Amino acid sequence: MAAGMPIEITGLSKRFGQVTAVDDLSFTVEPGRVTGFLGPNGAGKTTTLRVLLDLERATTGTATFGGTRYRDLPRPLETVGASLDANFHPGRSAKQHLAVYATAAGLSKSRVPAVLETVGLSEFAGRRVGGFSLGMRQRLSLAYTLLGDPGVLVLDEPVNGLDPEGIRWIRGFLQSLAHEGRTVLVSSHLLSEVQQSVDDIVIISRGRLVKSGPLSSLELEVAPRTVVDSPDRLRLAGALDQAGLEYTEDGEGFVVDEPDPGRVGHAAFVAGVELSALHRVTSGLEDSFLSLVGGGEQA
Ligand SMILES: Nc1ncnc2c1ncn2[C@@H]1O[C@H](COP(=O)(O)OP(=O)(O)OP(=O)(O)O)[C@@H](O)[C@H]1O
Repeated sequence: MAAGMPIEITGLSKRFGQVTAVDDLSFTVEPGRVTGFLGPNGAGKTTTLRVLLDLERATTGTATFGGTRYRDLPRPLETVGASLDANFHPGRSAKQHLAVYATAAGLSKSRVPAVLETVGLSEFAGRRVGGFSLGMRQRLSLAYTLLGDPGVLVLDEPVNGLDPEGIRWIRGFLQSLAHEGRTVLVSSHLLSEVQQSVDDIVIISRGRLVKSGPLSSLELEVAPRTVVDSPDRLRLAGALDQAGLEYTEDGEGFVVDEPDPGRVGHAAFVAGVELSALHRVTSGLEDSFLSLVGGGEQA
């Protein structure tokens, strides 16, 4: 296996005519970890990956593997495995696809059985791909990326369309690749799809970096709030107003922009209002993600 090396994106911009698909983007992806490359549809993920893999020219900036551009890598297919643009011929078997690709790419065909085994397709090796489910096609795409035994994997939406068993499988698969010291970059437009699989996140929106770091850092993005309720909501609202606390009303009661339930309870106590609920709420990862990217698609 080739050594894992960092992916370094520095001041990268890509314009298509009037459209700025990627806008002064910088981030680093470390070896030995699985990194989720996240953003809504149209955020610029695929364009970034295409520039990284030399399928598009950057307008400005650089995208490298340990300081070397893809086109300057001495043995690119044994350094980087990428799952962009996999096309399958329905009449060919999984084994034939991999053998044809290995020959065309100058890689040894001897790894074909091993990569089929790794992605769990050994028993379907001789079957025509035309009859494959989406999940099996995803596994075959992953098999391609492993043929050169690369230290870096760049996977575009590998979880898209997988069933829960496929998602469980890919989680273990990605983690085992990272534990071997490989650099694993996985794009997705849904945090929920990859949040069990990734160690780090890079979030982009409208071509710009919104956040990068450990997945756990996302939890701190949206400040905790307090939920409070009373049999007499009208008086509770008055008590909150009196204390100068901001709130919104929902099915559970009032959601107060105050992390300390003690302060909210005190406001109710001072006004003599009985409470039926009082607790702190932290938002989930998905809420943090949506609040960072603005919640919508940008295509
Ligand atoms: N070849 C192209 N010519 C013109 N505009 C393009 C081209 N490729 C991408 N774009 C535009 O660049 C923006 C970013 O697209 P990109 O495909 O990189 O986003 P994405 O985050 O990968 O989204 P998706 O998950 O939907 O593929 C979009 O507005 C898209 O329409």
